[in-house]
Amino acid sequence: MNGVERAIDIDDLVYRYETMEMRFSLAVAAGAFIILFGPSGAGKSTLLNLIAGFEAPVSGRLSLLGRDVLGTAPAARPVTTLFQDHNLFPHLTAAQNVALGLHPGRLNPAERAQVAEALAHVGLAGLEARRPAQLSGGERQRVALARSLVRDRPILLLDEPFAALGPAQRREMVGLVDRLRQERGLTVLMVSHQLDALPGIAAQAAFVADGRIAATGTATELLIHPPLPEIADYLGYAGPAA
Ligand SMILES: Nc1ncnc2c1ncn2[C@@H]1O[C@H](COP(=O)(O)OP(=O)(O)OP(=O)(O)O)[C@@H](O)[C@H]1O
Repeated sequence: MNGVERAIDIDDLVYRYETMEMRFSLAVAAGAFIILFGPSGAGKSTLLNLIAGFEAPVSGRLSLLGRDVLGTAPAARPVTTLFQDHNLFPHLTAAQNVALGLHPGRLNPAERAQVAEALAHVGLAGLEARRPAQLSGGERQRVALARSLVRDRPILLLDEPFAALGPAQRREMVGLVDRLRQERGLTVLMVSHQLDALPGIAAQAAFVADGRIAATGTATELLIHPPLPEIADYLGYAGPAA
């Protein structure tokens, strides 16, 4: 993989909080869908926050699409983040919530078309005028996803966005994200505890433990034949891994 083909290149990125130290190295190819999994408190959200620029490392390198972004403000990074808590405004319609992904002002006709297209893309055509309370949990997450899409950033970070949904809806949403990845050429990094929701799409996975990327591989390799006892423990498999 050369520098241009890498969407995310993290080299010995050190983050400290009080006495705790995390140290990450990870390379993600452009267009990949990579799942981050691992025990609670291992540092998965911290890693996403470092990439997005919401947390600052003390040392190391972070390049996004071949460009060093460590001095770059979050809004100027080629990244958008979708959290479990979707933060929709309850008094605004689905379309108005999505529009906020563009800017808080009045939209011009081209921007209005962009909002409508994003809502249609996530399967919400016809529900543009609904407020969050008039939508299901899954539909609300679709609105939040549409808001991320209008930001039109090539790297999509997902922090357990579908954790509150049931297994079928979760699978549907992961499938939707994967379709959008293919259509728009996105690179997707998703933190998830619900590995049952992963269809065959998650080509890559990374196991995060104790502030480190402890293992990387295909999801199948890591989940079916865990290379570390810690992964087997996390998955709740009987007996230690070979
Ligand atoms: N800025 C901060 N403020 C408070 N705690 C922090 C901060 N940065 C990191 N931590 C601590 O770092 C540890 C890792 O947190 P993080 O949320 O990254 O883990 P996680 O793997 O995402 O966990 P979970 O699966 O439970 O969401 C936690 O113990 C957290 O309290």
